[in-house]
Amino acid sequence: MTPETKPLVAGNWKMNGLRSSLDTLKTIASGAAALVGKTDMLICPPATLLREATSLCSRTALRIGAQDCHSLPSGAHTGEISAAMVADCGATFVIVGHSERRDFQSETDAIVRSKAAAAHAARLVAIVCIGETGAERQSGETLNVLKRQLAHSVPDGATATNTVIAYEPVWAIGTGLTPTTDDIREAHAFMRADLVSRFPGNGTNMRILYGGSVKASNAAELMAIVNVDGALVGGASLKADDFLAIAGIYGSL
Ligand SMILES: O=C[C@H](O)COP(=O)(O)O
Repeated sequence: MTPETKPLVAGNWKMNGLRSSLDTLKTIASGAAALVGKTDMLICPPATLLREATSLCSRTALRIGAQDCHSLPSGAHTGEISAAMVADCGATFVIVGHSERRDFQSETDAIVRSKAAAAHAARLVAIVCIGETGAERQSGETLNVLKRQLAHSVPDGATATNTVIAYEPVWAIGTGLTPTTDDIREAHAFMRADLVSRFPGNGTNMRILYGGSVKASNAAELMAIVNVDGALVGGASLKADDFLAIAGIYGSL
């Protein structure tokens, strides 16, 4: 089984976590040992914890990623971190284009695409987030939005090894709401067909995660959907027991 054909359960801690949270990370890393070969596990802590997190997890199966990177390798960009800096910390993944950054930092598809390309240049796996807003869903635009975001946010150099797609309906993030299983099936099938057509030889195995109010109580139902290759988990990744319960469900299917 190649890495890309195993599920990936990723936790995004967002702007949460002090050094005291490293205890949570240790617990998750211990639990990851039982899931080796069944599911890949990743935590993306805030940048302030990246280096300590990678040191702590270096001999474990838990992978560590960043939540964002700049598109340039270095320069006068106060407050930013480059993909090379993320890699230098020992991290192996980076999330780009999360809807909170598209919204609050006005990140466009073009910016997201350049960040993903920078991640690839630094030998990081880019988790490219896409997803429709509530208004776009209401107006029947979901698939058009996904098509546009895939076309313009995913660089031409994407492969099944260096890229993961995360479908996160914006209206489902942190709300407790999720699309119906039929809606998720339709969206993931649409994305799969798009990726297969654009990236022959890679699109079939490029992992497509679902994110938005994933918790232990809905993980089995979500993971059973064809073309759902894992989860991007926000709130439920902040508690080790909750995150391990979700990963355990993905690893058992
Ligand atoms: O990156 C994670 C997503 O934004 C999902 O967050 P959530 O699980 O708290 O809804």
